[in-house]
Amino acid sequence: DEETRYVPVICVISRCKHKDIEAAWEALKYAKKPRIYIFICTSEIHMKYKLKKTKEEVIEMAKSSIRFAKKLGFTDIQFGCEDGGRSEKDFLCKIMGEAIKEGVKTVTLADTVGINIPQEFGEMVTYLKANTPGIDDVVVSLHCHNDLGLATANTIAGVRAGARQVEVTVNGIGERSGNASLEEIVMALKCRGAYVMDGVYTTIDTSHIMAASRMVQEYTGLHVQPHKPIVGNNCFLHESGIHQDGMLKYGSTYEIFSPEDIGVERSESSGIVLGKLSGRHAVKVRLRKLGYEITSDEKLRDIFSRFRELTKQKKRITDADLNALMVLYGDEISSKISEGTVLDEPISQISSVV
Ligand SMILES: CC(=O)SCCNC(=O)CCNC(=O)[C@H](O)C(C)(C)COP(=O)(O)OP(=O)(O)OC[C@H]1O[C@@H](n2cnc3c(N)ncnc32)[C@H](O)[C@@H]1OP(=O)(O)O
Ligand SMILES: CSCCC(=O)C(=O)O
Repeated sequence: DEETRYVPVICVISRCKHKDIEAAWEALKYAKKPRIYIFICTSEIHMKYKLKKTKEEVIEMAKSSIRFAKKLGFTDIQFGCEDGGRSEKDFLCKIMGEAIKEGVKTVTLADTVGINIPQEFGEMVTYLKANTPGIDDVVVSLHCHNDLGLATANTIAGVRAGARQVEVTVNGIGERSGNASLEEIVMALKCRGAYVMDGVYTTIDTSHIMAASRMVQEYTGLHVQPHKPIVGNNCFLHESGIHQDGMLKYGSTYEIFSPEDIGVERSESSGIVLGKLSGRHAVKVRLRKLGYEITSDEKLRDIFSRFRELTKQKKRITDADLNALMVLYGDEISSKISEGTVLDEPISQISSVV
């Protein structure tokens, strides 16, 4: 980056095969900060059925590959244990220790099949850190898949146990159910790092998160569900009356970070979506924004019961619906138009990315 002088590490993943390592070197030899990420599987099931190798052979493949990478010119080498989550802990310590002896700077524990649960995964990291020779001199990295929906939780558990690199993807895209999502981890660190993770933080500018997410959705055609944490369309919408009331009274009652934190402008309706779950308070406030001041409780009760009737016919009640409802109720709408009141807005959703 010309402005900040930041130089990213460009990393190529490689099997323990000379032709892969050579291809990685060809691809990276002119990079300013090249890294190779050599991996091999370490679980019984993968070693026996996929690789058809013994433990000793696997260790030897790892060592000779690291040596070969160094010979080609790599100085920044990462070593990863594929299916680490189903591997014997002591074997992980042994192979990682051997890799560290060969000069790798980063070691990865991968829950390749997304089978671990957070406490278990955190304990594995603790065990590796306590029992792997030389591990204090390298960075422990994590690579979690989401088959049980636990990729983010496992990654956070690993960070709490001392890992300091995370392998994540924008929107959590990845093989099968995907990987730990970048935006979830980054925002978890931002919101809780100082309190429950020994002050761990990232230097990522979170205001680019939504734009990055949208870009990846567009390019990959993989669109996130509305309730996807952090970047889903519903993340800053409030549909239930009790929540709406709280939000109208104080913005942080039901939001742990603001849309602006991830680069989104708050919608004109402040995320309040009117529908059958709304209560009196939200309806009254919206009407006030439209220019209708409801002063008596009786009038509000009356209007609210008409509003409720309308929600039986329509899921979302728009400003146009509210205006129509007020016309039917007897108010004069033409004066509102001349006053320039906003009459309608699109169905509430995150309005724009800044
Ligand atoms: C951990 C991960 O899976 S990260 C994701 C890796 N990326 C991809 O798989 C996507 C891109 N993949 C490809 O282009 C191809 O699969 C290639 C180029 C990597 C390999 O292609 P091919 O040589 O045709 O092999 P194929 O993919 O069918 O099978 C994989 C072979 O690699 C072996 N292998 C798998 N992991 C390793 C490893 N870490 N080290 C050494 N060999 C390995 C398998 O045992 C199998 O070997 P075999 O042919 O002796 O049975
Ligand atoms: C540590 S192996 C490489 C990471 C990976 O792609 C996986 O295990 O799923």
